[in-house]
Amino acid sequence: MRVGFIGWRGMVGSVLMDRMREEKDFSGFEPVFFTTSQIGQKAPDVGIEAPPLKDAFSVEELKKLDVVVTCQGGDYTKKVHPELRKSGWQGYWIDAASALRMSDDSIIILDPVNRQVIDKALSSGVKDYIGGNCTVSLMLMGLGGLFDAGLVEWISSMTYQAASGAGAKNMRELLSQMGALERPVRKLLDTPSSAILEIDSIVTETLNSPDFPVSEFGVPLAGSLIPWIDAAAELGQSKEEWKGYAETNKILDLDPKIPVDGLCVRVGAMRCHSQALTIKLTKNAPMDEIEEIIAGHNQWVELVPNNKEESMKRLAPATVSGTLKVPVGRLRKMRMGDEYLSAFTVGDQLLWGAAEPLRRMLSILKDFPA
Ligand SMILES: NC(=O)C1=CN([C@@H]2O[C@H](COP(=O)(O)OP(=O)(O)OC[C@H]3O[C@@H](n4cnc5c(N)ncnc54)[C@H](OP(=O)(O)O)[C@@H]3O)[C@@H](O)[C@H]2O)C=CC1
Ligand SMILES: N[C@@H](CC(=O)OP(=O)(O)O)C(=O)O
Repeated sequence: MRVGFIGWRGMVGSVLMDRMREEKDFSGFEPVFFTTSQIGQKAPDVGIEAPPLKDAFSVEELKKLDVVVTCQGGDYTKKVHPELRKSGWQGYWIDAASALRMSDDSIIILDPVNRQVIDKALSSGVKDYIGGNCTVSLMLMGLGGLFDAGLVEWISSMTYQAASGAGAKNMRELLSQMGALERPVRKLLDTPSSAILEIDSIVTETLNSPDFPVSEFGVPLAGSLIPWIDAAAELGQSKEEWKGYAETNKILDLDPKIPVDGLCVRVGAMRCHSQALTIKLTKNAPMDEIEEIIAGHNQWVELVPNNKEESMKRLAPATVSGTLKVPVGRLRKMRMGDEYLSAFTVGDQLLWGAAEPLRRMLSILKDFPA
């Protein structure tokens, strides 16, 4: 099996490469690395020989592959995928970008949640396997058990999304903004007797200064938040909010569809998305049963008891960052009634939200009879 990697040196691609090295995935196939800008340069060290970097726009080279794994982005997918398919290529296309997600010919991959949907698609000859939106994937990794048990009538998700979801440059800008806020008040912070309102007034002035670094986000994120992610969609939703309904229902292949809606907000976390969820249950299930169902869904979910100490420690982007853990906590019935459940979950959006489902899909393909 010849597997081509495109976008491997970008942020999502680097996380994918790291995970594949860590899991010793580079075996049982021949890797070929591509680039849109560094043709002929050395391939990355993955423990086995690979030829120099090939042109990611060359349909002739791509046609020689059995599998394409791309983290290059939607523009690349929109340009190359149709050309490659038009050339008669019958290989598997595994993609992190959203471009093909809602296509009738694709499956959204999140195998701990929808392995049956993936297996059925493989048997029926589907060739395009696309990673889901990070927010949706992380919500389903946390609450997949409730969906499987038929306990979700509708779900509303209020998100706290990390800078990484907007890209590498945005992560850098968040840190630059933090530095720009701290610098002018450093001396005052070092003086315990200084007045907090003076510090606050300098910070507010800095946030609104034309010199404040906002070229990526457009507005301050550090010391602030952004209640809109991505373009506008229908019903006054942002596209990120629209994906909640569209992708959840496609991933789980639900009929009838389950309403999913909410508000997506960018906050100053680095790479973990968090979500506060209100779940309308289909019945008044007891809490111990709910906890068992959530915890038993997959090996990465961690149930966090609903107390202050453990919630603060374990339901935090700072704790979860760089891990595959998906803690779920703040679980309780709400004042609205016994069928209303509250939950809070956190997950690394570069792992389960981007690279990990692709890595796992490639492993599934390695075991799938040719
Ligand atoms: N960021 C995210 O959270 C998520 C992103 N995605 C999808 O993945 C796509 C890629 O995202 P992301 O990884 O953040 O994009 P990056 O901007 O980090 O990387 C994209 C490409 O930019 C090129 N590049 C140019 N300069 C550099 C450099 N200095 N370092 C590394 N790469 C460089 C590389 O291509 P080349 O080698 O060809 O020059 C690379 O593959 C997105 O467009 C999106 O579709 C999906 C889920 C989540
Ligand atoms: N839109 C997500 C990141 C992302 O890349 O999403 P998608 O894969 O659906 O385009 C965020 O900003 O947090």
